[in-house]
Amino acid sequence: MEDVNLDDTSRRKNAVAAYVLDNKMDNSSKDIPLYPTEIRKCESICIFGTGDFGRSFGSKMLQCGYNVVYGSRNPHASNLTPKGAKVLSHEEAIKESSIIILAIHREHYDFLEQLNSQLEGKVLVDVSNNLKMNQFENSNAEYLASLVTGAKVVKAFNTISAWALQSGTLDASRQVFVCGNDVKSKDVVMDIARAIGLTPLDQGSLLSANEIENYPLQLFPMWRLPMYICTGFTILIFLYCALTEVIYPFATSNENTLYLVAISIPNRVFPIVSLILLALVYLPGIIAAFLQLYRGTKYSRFPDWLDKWMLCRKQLGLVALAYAFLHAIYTFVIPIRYYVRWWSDQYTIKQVTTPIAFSSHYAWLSDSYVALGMLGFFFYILLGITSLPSVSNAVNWREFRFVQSKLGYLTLVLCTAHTLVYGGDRFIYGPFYKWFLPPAFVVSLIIPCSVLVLKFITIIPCLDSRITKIRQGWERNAKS
Ligand SMILES: Cc1cc2nc3c(=O)[nH]c(=O)nc-3n(C[C@H](O)[C@H](O)[C@H](O)COP(=O)(O)OP(=O)(O)OC[C@H]3O[C@@H](n4cnc5c(N)ncnc54)[C@H](O)[C@@H]3O)c2cc1C
Ligand SMILES: NC(=O)C1=CN([C@@H]2O[C@H](COP(=O)(O)OP(=O)(O)OC[C@H]3O[C@@H](n4cnc5c(N)ncnc54)[C@H](OP(=O)(O)O)[C@@H]3O)[C@@H](O)[C@H]2O)C=CC1
Ligand code: HEM
Ligand SMILES: [Fe+3]
Repeated sequence: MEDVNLDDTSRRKNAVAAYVLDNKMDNSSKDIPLYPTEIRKCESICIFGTGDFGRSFGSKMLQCGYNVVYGSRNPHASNLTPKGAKVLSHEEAIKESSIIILAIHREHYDFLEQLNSQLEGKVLVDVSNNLKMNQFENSNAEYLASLVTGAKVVKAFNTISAWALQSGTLDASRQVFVCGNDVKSKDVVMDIARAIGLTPLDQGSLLSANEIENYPLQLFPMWRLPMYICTGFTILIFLYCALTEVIYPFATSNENTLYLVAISIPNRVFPIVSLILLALVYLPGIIAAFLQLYRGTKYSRFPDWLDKWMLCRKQLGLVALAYAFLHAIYTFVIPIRYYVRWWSDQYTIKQVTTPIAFSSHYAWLSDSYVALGMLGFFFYILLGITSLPSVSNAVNWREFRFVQSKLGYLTLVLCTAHTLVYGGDRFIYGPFYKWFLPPAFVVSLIIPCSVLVLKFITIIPCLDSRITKIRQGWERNAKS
């Protein structure tokens, strides 16, 4: 009976029953294995190819209690195979197991055609990768299935490196993407993945093999867009600050302030870009809300650009946090800088000759903007901590959303307030406007303030209730 739709426990019961039948045991005997791993221990796994991957995978399987038999072109030559594993010719090795792991490169698959009849009904696991994306017209797994038509081809383990298997450093690549046209064969392979401590993710039919084979060839796919945005803003803001802080004094009063490029200007660029990126993390959620309001439903797809933006908010947020860290470090070194000490000495001397009365207004301004910065930074770090997989896996989605969305907006409010108060009366103080250009911090406030205003509009009760209804599935033109 196909146990395709059974849950794990019943599948396990079936596996035990099958074991009892196969081994002609009576039901009462005590050594019926309680758990299919016992059954699996009697299973042999056949591995074609005694190369890097074949050997690492084989030794891992042996550690997990499987019998391992290799199929090799030169069974007597391969002395590097793990102890306890048998090495036979391909023909003999096939007889020993119903599961064959193909640790061979695609360009060597052709010999399998002669083994077609022996491979009939066997589970053939394709672990291969290519050197570049979409290297061949069809995926290696589909090519294999066309060569060995009788076997049940499953794609798996290609994202696991031989080194990680050998050294046990599986952290980075614990996920195993599995696909195949035969559900039971996929289940068997996913069980093997679990047995060696990996996390199998069912990706459906063999049609997904191409995507799975491309996966290990991508380089930080989710980080690319955030890095481009961050680099773009960094260059823009740097040039803006260089124009107003270095070129302007040089052009107007022949003053050389190039030294500002070392710390002063970076300590404008980092916080400003961080603030803008933080705002860009929350902007797509608002655009989504207005789109859902306008469409009167949540069931139509977002435009691709918005979907992409939504999906890379985590990376955008983490880059913004990194810049905020740099700003904090650059800020803490301000007092030890010669340029700052020189100015404060001048200020002290001036105090002697023309004392300036203490101003509680400025005391208020300077302490409050620094305090707001530190509070903003505190919540920023909290957001970063909750995005660590070990932490985000430990909270439920409501807790996660509370931190990421609610506290996320609080972070944005605090950091924007920090910049507004830092600006203080600089907003209206003429000398800060060089060539009529506003100071950089004014530029930095455009996106965050717009996001906060838009967010404020969406939480107005009449709109908020409408958005909530839509997100709970209400539709303006519900299909009757
Ligand atoms: C330091 C830092 C770390 C971060 N780490 C993470 C992280 O680990 N994971 C993460 O996801 N974000 C992370 N973010 C980004 C951000 O905090 C979250 O995405 C946050 O949930 C955004 O909240 P929001 O209210 O803008 O939108 P959301 O609460 O995500 O969405 C608002 C509404 O839009 C709709 N919506 C959202 N996404 C979709 C979608 N794809 N399709 C259809 N409707 C949708 C929903 O109806 C939702 O109610 C991080 C940000 C920072 C600064
Ligand atoms: N190395 C890794 O980290 C990873 C590798 N992979 C995939 O695993 C597969 C094997 O990779 P890897 O072990 O590194 O490669 P190797 O070149 O180290 O080993 C491949 C093995 O294939 C066998 N072989 C070579 N040529 C032929 C042939 N003409 N006919 C039959 N068998 C042949 C050989 O075994 P023998 O001499 O015993 O016959 C050889 O040892 C590849 O598809 C690769 O993409 C996937 C993920 C990670
Ligand atoms: C530890 C926390 C923080 C402290 C102590 C702090 C302190 C300061 C100080 C002293 C300045 C003035 C710098 C100067 O005049 O050279 C400043 C400016 C600024 N800070 Fe922060 N800050 C902190 C966190 C943040 C965070 C988290 C953000 C937002 C992402 C931020 C955004 C800004 C911005 C945009 C400016 C104006 C930059 C400029 O135009 O010169 N700060 N901060
Ligand atoms: Fe080879």
